[in-house]
Amino acid sequence: MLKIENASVFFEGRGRIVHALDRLNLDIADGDFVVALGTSGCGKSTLLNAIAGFLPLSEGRITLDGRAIAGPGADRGVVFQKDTLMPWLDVADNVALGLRFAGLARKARREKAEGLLDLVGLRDFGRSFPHELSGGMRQRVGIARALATDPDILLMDEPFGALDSMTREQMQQLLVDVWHRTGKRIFFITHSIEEALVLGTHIIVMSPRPGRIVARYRADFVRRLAEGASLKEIRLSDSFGPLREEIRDILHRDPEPKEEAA
Ligand SMILES: Nc1ncnc2c1ncn2[C@@H]1O[C@H](COP(=O)(O)OP(=O)(O)OP(=O)(O)O)[C@@H](O)[C@H]1O
Repeated sequence: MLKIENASVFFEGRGRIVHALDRLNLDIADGDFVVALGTSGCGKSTLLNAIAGFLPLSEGRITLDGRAIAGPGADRGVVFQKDTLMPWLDVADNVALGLRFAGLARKARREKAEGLLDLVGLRDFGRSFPHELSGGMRQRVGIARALATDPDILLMDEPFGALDSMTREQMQQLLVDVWHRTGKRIFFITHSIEEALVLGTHIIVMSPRPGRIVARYRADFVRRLAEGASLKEIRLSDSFGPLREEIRDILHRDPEPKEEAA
């Protein structure tokens, strides 16, 4: 279980304090796919960065299967919106980067990378270089790389935000397959209500100043997708529209925050 208990983060600067997270509680169990939704500035990335160990909490604690999180670790794989691939390494070496740091021999690294590239639909691209790939393909490499160290959870900060809508749908389907086949826990950030609904087993809606969870939902659309339903069938199913509108109403109740002047 990933347990977030009373997590608060305050940022101080230029004479003011931003309450980015306020006593937030969240459990992410094995197999959960938790999607965080919320307007800009509500603390989604702060929460993800705290789980990743990139940022310390001001108060509270986060534990992963009983271990306190005190910094980054190979037990958490991270994927960002902007790919962070090394341009001078080929795709397989990019995927295997974490394994190199873990001391695995080159042959074993390449083998593991090939298996992961197969999982994300890039079987024949191990020897290509990042600049030869499309944006969607680079995000696939990022997902394979995040999985390479066999992490206990995948943390994804708007990974499909920069992709065109067709590629985005393909990536959603791919991620559902990866989730279904690996059984990994996932924490995923998005601005898109539809994306949250099709992907999440759990959806949390956050609001800013201070950053809090204002609504929590469970959804089973992702399981139906994993079992072969199409995105179109999901979107047209009876319960999808009303839930989407309910969440939209909550988000509109909390309009985009204005940056306060210093
Ligand atoms: N390093 C920092 N120093 C000062 N303030 C920060 C810092 N990082 C984030 N903040 C502030 O904390 C609040 C939450 O930011 P965060 O990036 O977590 O929001 P978000 O929900 O991820 O937004 P977006 O959807 O735009 O990425 C914002 O008001 C932001 O300005």
